[in-house]
Amino acid sequence: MSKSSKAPGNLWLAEELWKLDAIEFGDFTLGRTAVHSPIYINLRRLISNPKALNRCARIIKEELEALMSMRNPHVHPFTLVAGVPFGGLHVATAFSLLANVPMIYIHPPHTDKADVIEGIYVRGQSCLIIDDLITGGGSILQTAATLESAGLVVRDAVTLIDRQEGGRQALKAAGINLISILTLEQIANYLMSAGHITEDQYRATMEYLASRNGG
Ligand SMILES: O=P(O)(O)OC[C@H]1O[C@H](OP(=O)(O)OP(=O)(O)O)[C@H](O)[C@@H]1O
Ligand SMILES: O=C(O)c1cc(=O)[nH]c(=O)[nH]1
Repeated sequence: MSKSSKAPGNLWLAEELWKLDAIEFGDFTLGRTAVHSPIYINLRRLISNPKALNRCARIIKEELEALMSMRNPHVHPFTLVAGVPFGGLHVATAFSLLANVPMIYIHPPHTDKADVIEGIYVRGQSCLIIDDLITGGGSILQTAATLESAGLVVRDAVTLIDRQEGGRQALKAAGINLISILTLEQIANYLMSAGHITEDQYRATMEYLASRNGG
């Protein structure tokens, strides 16, 4: 697919990440969950294209508005967003600016200010968590636990990508609904159909996903 061609709907994000060299193939052991993953996605590279980051914020806003306008709304009202450092901070900041919703964040674990919450909030406020990507869900669950112990209410979380490695189920078990813009499977299917990756890379990704049993 040429650099100027258009990918439909949210698959635009897959094409943009490809153009940003944010999708790598190899043998990656990542964070807390993914072991020997053939694919790695570095969403932090979105900061190099402000228009793309802004479009991500727009997609999230539209997705939330659509879910909220349903007869049985699939998203709870919120008056605060929390970005998960570091990858989720940029996405949450972009969304906060676009939607005019105040933001907070928690200093990451193992730092001088671990668990300190930056920004203004009051107990009882509802807070939407935003991260760039979910694998096993540990980062969002830890964020939710800290926010809840500060008196905030967390019902929903948004990620741009769900790697389908059990994160959605882990959040559900904790009473948190996950909204994701793209899954790893959708990305792999798009990259294959666009001719960006080889059949071997595609097959390795699909076999990895099947072995993770998370979907
Ligand atoms: O669902 P999980 O298993 O928790 O994995 C997903 C988390 O991993 C990545 O962050 P990372 O820990 O690499 O930190 P960073 O954003 O600061 O690079 C990503 O940004 C998520 O926060
Ligand atoms: O599991 C992770 O930590 C992880 C996976 C991935 O594809 N990209 C990333 O930034 N983190």
